[in-house]
Formats: sequence, structure tokens, C-alpha cells
Amino acid sequence: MLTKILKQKEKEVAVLPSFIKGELDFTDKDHRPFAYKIANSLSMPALIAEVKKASPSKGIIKENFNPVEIAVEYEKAGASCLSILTDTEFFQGDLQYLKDIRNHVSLPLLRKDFIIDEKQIIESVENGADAILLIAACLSNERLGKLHALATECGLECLVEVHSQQEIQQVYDVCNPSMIGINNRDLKTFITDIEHTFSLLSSIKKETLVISESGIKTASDVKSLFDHHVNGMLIGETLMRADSIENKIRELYHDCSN
Ligand SMILES: O=C(O)c1ccccc1NCC(=O)[C@H](O)[C@H](O)COP(=O)(O)O
Repeated sequence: MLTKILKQKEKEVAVLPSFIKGELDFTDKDHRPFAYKIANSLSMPALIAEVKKASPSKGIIKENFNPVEIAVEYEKAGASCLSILTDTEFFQGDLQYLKDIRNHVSLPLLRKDFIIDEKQIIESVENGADAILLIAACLSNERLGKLHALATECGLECLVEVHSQQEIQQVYDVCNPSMIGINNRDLKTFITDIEHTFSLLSSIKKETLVISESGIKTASDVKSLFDHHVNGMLIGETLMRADSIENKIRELYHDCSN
């Protein structure tokens, strides 16, 4: 699946406009601090709530999909940050959702896509992202280091995603991200297992914020993340399938407040 997605991304990147680094000026962009919001959620893991219509593993997740309405509900229900899927081909997302959502909520926004090229970083800033996802499994050491450096120069924060101990080492060899996301989804089988987060935790430096990603479904999952001092959690499907986002978020946090 990842190979298929990356082939498609190469096609998309080929038609993006090129840029001259010296001519970039993003000083007028207002930046909403992403990692800061995560770090400040002390009594429970911070919620990064994902706006996700469909996925390669589940097909359509939400039929009547209104990204702005969902984002507004997430903000009202107490999410710390939002993740907006912008990939069209596999997740039925759109870059336009990022722009639209930015105009209706005040939360920091993560552009969730498969970033492999500098041009996508410029596109992310121009379309209102505060942070981007960089997936270690999609990038060589050199590419990861370069993309992380450019994103930082452009005022974007990076959530660097890993699946293994080896990838954590790769990440620390080339950059020192403020946030590492451990993806609980095995990209070969699509099976999610929250234990995956706990198995990799000890390899992450104390000063790096840890986000557990994918397959988080119950209050007991959230409580165990909290008990393991995981700083944040990225949740898509569980929230998108809920009849009431507000009730679902309250239910997920239930065991942390008791
Ligand atoms: O969601 C998928 O099927 C998927 C397949 C291949 C690559 C990535 C995929 N998901 C991206 C994500 O990381 C999730 O959208 C995110 O972590 C939220 O996961 P969930 O709460 O399980 O929807």
C-alpha cells in the first residue's frame, strides 16, 4: 500500500510549482503552536482529532462528510489540535479542507499527507498548515533530514512518524523532532495494536513528545496511554463513526478523570 501511495505522490509532486528558496517569505503567516498545545495537556493525553472521510483499509468511513462542521465540533468538544487528511486518491481528503477549516476554528492544524518533496512543504504553509507529518518509512535519512530542516525554516512544526525501533534511530540520526508519532497500524496487514506504542516508548528521548497514532477506540485505551505518560493521541475512525463527537470524546476520557 505504501509503495502504491508513494508512486501516486511522485506523480502529484511532479506537477507542483517549483520555488526559489531565497524568495520565500512566510513572516506574515500566523502560526498556531502545535507541540505547545500537546505539552500543555497534563491531566490527560492531548487529543489530535482527525478529519478523515475514507481510508485504504476501511473505504468510506463517513458518508455525510462536512469537514468544517466536523472540525468545529472537534474544537467545541475539547480537542487540542486537528489532523486534516489532504490526500485525495486514497483518503478522499483535499487541501482545500485545510484552508476552509482554518477559517472556522482556532486550533493548530496538522496537514496529514505523504510528504516526500520540498514543494509539498511550501504548499502546506501556503494552505494554512501549522504542522506536517513526516513518515520515516517513506523517506531516506537524507530526505528526512532535509525536509525536517526546510519545514522548520518555513515555520512548520513536524510530527515524525515511526513504526519501529530502527526508524526511531533513523529519526534521531538526522533530526531532533519535538514530536514523534508511533503508528500502531501495521501497514502490511492494516492491523492496529496500541501495545505497539508501549513497546517503543523507552527508545524515545524524554524531551520528545510522544503521540500514539491509530486504532485508539476505548476509554481503557486512553487510560493506558495516560498511565504510560504518552503525551498525545491521534484518533480518526473512532470519532468519525461516532453519533455524537462530543459524547464520544467525553466517553474516551472517562477513565482518566476517575
Ligand atoms: O488509515 C489507514 O487505513 C491507513 C492506511 C495506510 C497508511 C495510512 C493509513 N492511515 C493514516 C493514519 O495514520 C490514520 O489516519 C491516523 O493515525 C488515525 O487512525 P485511526 O484512528 O485508526 O483512524
